Amino acid sequence: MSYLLALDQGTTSSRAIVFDHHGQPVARAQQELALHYPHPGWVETDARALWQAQLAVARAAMHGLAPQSIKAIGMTNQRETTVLWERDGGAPLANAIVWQDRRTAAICERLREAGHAELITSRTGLVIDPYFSATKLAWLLDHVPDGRARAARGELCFGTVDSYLLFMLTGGRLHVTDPSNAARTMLFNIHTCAWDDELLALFDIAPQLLPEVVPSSGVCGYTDAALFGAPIAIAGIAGDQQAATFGQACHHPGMAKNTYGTGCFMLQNTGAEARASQHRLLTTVGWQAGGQTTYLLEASVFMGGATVQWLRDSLGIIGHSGEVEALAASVPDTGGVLMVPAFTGLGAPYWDAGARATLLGMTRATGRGQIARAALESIALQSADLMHAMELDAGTPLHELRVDGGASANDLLMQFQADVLGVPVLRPRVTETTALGAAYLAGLGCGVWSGLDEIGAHWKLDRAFEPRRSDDWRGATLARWRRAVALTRSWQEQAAP
Ligand SMILES: Nc1ncnc2c1ncn2[C@@H]1O[C@H](COP(=O)(O)OP(=O)(O)O)[C@@H](O)[C@H]1O
Ligand SMILES: O=P(O)(O)OC[C@H](O)CO
Repeated sequence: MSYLLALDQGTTSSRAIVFDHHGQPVARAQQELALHYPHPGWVETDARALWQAQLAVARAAMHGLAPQSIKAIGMTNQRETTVLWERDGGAPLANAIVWQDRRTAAICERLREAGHAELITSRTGLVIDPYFSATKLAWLLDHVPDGRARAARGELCFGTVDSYLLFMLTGGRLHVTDPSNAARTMLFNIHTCAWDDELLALFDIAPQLLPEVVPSSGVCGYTDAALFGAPIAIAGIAGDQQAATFGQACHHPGMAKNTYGTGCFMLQNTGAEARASQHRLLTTVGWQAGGQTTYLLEASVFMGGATVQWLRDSLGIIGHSGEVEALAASVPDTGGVLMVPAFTGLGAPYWDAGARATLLGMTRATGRGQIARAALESIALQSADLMHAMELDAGTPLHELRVDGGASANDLLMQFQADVLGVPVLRPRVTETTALGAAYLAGLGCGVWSGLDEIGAHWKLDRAFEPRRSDDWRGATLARWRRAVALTRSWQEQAAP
């Protein structure tokens, strides 16, 4: 029997899952990761710790399996998070700047004022926002000693998390990324699938810093023999949201999924067309496989399951994330409380780095239960905004939504999601679809599966959540939500003395 090993480097944990050739998980290991918040709006992580955790979980998941039985590795990762490291030896020069980090909001504002929005969006499919890597990399190069000069001399490497982990996995022999990750840097032309010289010049990025872009599926290298006892082929790479779309078998135009991880990420397949959004969504590369590039429309928000972490870590009203469902179910409704979780600004379709979170409508009767319930509802309400923007762009309604990610385990949240969307929400049996997508890309890349039809047949339903509320209820609920969102807009600028 031969297996595929998926390495899934999420924002809050490193995971490794071994899949068999039916796409079933047979072994897994996971380690939580620490995030650092050195200043308001900053979010950092230690790239070296990511590597150590990823290596540890890979070894743990492979325990008892010979390295020769692992046909290939598929890598998937939190995207945009920016790592700068020494080409010689791989030591990171600073903490990685996490995708949620807002420190480059002023740089983004200057780019907008200078009239670069059209150039950036038409080449990259992105909107100007601190979310993406380019301004984070520019910030790092300006803050590490001699950054730009050392970059020009070829002494440094830039990459998203996939690049850094692949560099370390191959003992520094491979400095690569794939188009789905490159598409999130704001330096990559999604139409030509190449780094864009004009954008590199705009951000003053030396091309020597950049990884080589290789297909998402296909053998691109081998792990250092010392790590697992024998070299293992690396045959799949994709950003986690694109990998989840692939793992959810959304292989055909029109199919969509929503992942409830740290953030929420809704992606719809648009086939070979890089469709420009009219509603401030992102156009992104899904994957490059078999010589074909598949594009996706993406709607993302920064606070999904992270809202639940805030209840746990900052308010302390739950001990672990799974407890939120019972707490929210301990009250019949929110009692009029509404949360807008703009803790790190608002993502799609608002793109407002200055928005800040709020809890509205509290009374003396408000307690932990109502706040927990409002937090869960806010995750679904944000996703409703995403779906509506996506439907407007597509010109056709979505008839169902496939879901996955840590918070999709929450039945109360999934039922509210179906109620507020008015379409069935479908949860598959394997909700580790991110890792599964990476395994599929790797397996396709080394001949384990014949093609998309074979993979698509693996998808099995766990539970369908049917909408139970009326159109009137939905309309009123969404109108109230949008009124609350409007109150949070640009709060940071307004609040500044
Ligand atoms: N039962 C639950 N209800 C709501 N949120 C949950 C539940 N279980 C986990 N979460 C949230 O899901 C997130 C973890 O999901 P995961 O897919 O592992 O995220 P990531 O890949 O971003 O690290 C955390 O933010 C956690 O708070
Ligand atoms: O860590 P996740 O799974 O929430 O994903 C993070 C995204 O890739 C950020 O764009």
